[in-house]
Amino acid sequence: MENSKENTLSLQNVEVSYGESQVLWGLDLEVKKGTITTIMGRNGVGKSTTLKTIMGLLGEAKGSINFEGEDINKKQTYKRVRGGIGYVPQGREILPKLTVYENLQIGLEGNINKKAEIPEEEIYTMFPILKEFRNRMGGNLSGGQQQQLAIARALCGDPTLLLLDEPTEGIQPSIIQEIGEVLKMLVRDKGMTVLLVEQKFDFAKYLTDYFYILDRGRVIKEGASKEIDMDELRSYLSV
Ligand SMILES: Nc1ncnc2c1ncn2[C@@H]1O[C@H](COP(=O)(O)OP(=O)(O)OP(=O)(O)O)[C@@H](O)[C@H]1O
Repeated sequence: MENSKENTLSLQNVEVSYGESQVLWGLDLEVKKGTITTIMGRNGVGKSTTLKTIMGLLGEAKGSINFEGEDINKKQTYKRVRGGIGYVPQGREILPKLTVYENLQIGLEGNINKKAEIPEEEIYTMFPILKEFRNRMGGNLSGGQQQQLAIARALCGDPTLLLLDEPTEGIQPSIIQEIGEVLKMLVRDKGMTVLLVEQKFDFAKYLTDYFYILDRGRVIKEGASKEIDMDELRSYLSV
């Protein structure tokens, strides 16, 4: 497979194990610039492992990981972040004893343009609640507010590619919708590329340009939103 220029991210034949237990089995995945690509699949098929592998959190993987024309497989996580990959982990990982503002400052550490200031106005336009709670402890925010903070924190790094691991998990519908609008805006107005791991089918369908369905560490189905059979896709997800 050739790496085409329109692909921001390309994984080829990626294999990952936790100790003796192999989780990704020759995974191929491509993410086109300026699109939202979504990985779906049942619990435990390797979705989070895929995102962690892209971030380098599990060390070097077998196979190749190419980002914006460069092999990043051997790079440390912070270099991948500084290179333009933002990551919103499952469970959000907000620092509870730091304020909203201080949590955002952590995101600034990874800024690819070495920006010294949080783009507060931009962030608060996207997530007005964070302005109101600017000096509140992260731990005192609701799950949905923490999720917005986690996305905002990743955006402080000015990423060109944003990875999100189940951003709707355990969050109320009104905030899910706000998050969806922000992701759409980031792609439409800022040319960002998004790789999403998602379990909520309707949310995914609303946002996604291209789907990958994983099963036991392999892609079992893929296709553009416009072309893929949604009933078939749904059938892969139901238990
Ligand atoms: N740190 C770890 N050590 C050992 N095994 C792990 C570890 N993390 C995940 N696994 C196992 O690897 C497999 C894939 O896990 P992963 O979290 O990538 O799946 P997932 O598709 O994201 O699932 P979920 O939807 O439940 O988050 C599972 O069998 C899981 O138990």
